[in-house]
Amino acid sequence: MSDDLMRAALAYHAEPTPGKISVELTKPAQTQLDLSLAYSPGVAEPCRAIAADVDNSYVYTGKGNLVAVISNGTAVLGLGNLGAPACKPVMEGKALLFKRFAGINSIDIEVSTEDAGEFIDTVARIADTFGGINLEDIRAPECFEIERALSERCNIPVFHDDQHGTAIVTAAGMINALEIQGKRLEDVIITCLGAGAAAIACMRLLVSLGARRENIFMLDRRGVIYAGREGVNAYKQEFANRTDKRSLSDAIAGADVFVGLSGADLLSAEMLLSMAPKPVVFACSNPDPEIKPELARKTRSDLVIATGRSDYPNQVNNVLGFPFIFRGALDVRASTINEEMKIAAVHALCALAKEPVPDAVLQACGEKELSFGPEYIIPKPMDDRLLHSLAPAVARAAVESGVARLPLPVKYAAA
Ligand SMILES: NC(=O)C1=CN([C@@H]2O[C@H](COP(=O)(O)OP(=O)(O)OC[C@H]3O[C@@H](n4cnc5c(N)ncnc54)[C@H](OP(=O)(O)O)[C@@H]3O)[C@@H](O)[C@H]2O)C=CC1
Ligand SMILES: CC(=O)C(=O)O
Ligand SMILES: [Mg+2]
Repeated sequence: MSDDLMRAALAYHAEPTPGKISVELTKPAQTQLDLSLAYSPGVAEPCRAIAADVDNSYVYTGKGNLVAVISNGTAVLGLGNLGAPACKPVMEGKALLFKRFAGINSIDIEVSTEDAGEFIDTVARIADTFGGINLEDIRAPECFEIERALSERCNIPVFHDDQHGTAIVTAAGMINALEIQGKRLEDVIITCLGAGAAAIACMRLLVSLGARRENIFMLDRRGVIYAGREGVNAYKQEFANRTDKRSLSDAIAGADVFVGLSGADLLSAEMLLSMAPKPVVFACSNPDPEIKPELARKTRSDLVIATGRSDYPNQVNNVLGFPFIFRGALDVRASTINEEMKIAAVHALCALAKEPVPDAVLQACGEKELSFGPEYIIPKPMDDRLLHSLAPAVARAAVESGVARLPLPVKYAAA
């Protein structure tokens, strides 16, 4: 990041009002009558109605359009364990994105504990306040147990964005990038650097879409995760491969695909050169990718490259998923976000990337032209068609898979 951008980022967060979100009123509160409705005595009536039937929370409070973004700050972007207070800007950022892109009210909650049990108890006790819970930047392997336990204890959708949001967007980008490179998911050799929340979920989803587990080589800080390696947790074990490869240099040689969900500058030009012809490189670590796109492009011209950042082409980032997925889920009051809903989001994203790009999107991105190809494999976050294609697809999948508690809204019937 340049010094100018760093200064601008601090000023953006500090001025004119510290932070990025605020609360607004949805009802008049000017007169004595307004207050007697909003507060005492009028407020007693909705309280009694909810005590009689808890579903009335959706009628008389903002619960149904309110998502909590909750973290303990143990895996803040690719910056590591910065702790709860330091992750607040990212969590406020996710809340901003919920509102900006999907009209969902969102509040960030930072929980100061690294203990999974304490975290689960804390979140479970406040869950009834919200229509959904978006878990964010919680490190593996604890994140898996946290999400499982909370999904069981809460009857609202609990979604770990770094797992599923990332996996959905990565899968959509990958399907399109491979099509452009003339390759099939079923055939490609994939090197995945990182074996945490995002990496495990991305590889699981790619496998469920057709990638072959034996073609995936996953690495953590200690190198390739191979069958028989000591000290490998159960989640990494799912991707333990029978192989003699041990280092990233070993694993990347001849690979068709690199997926980086690890840390900055870990993929060298030499490694990139050793990949198969027409490679796909997703260097998705934030804020700094596994290889800088400038270096990657200088090194070889036959690649499709994506990063997680807004300032390069092909932003493979969960911002393209979670706002719209929650919109669809909330609109049919889904009890969970299941595999059918995730796959529907993948296909909607793939399809939208092939549609002509409206002028408003070009203007927002400062581009003259964008069309499906190596520099445009996935829609831009500024594209308001994301809302109109992903949310209905997800809502419909929820209804069809039996997890919706409301029928498909009329506004989605034709979408
Ligand atoms: N573009 C996007 O939308 C998203 C990008 N990400 C990025 O993915 C990365 C991981 O996030 P997340 O999965 O949530 O975090 P986790 O803490 O759950 O996982 C981090 C993983 O990266 C591995 N890793 C870290 N440094 C290295 C290294 N030097 N060499 C090899 N492996 C390394 C860790 O290895 P070990 O297991 O040995 O500790 C671990 O497996 C971050 O950079 C984050 O910004 C995450 C979500 C969304
Ligand atoms: C984008 C995101 O969620 C991350 O890098 O953690
Ligand atoms: Mg994250």
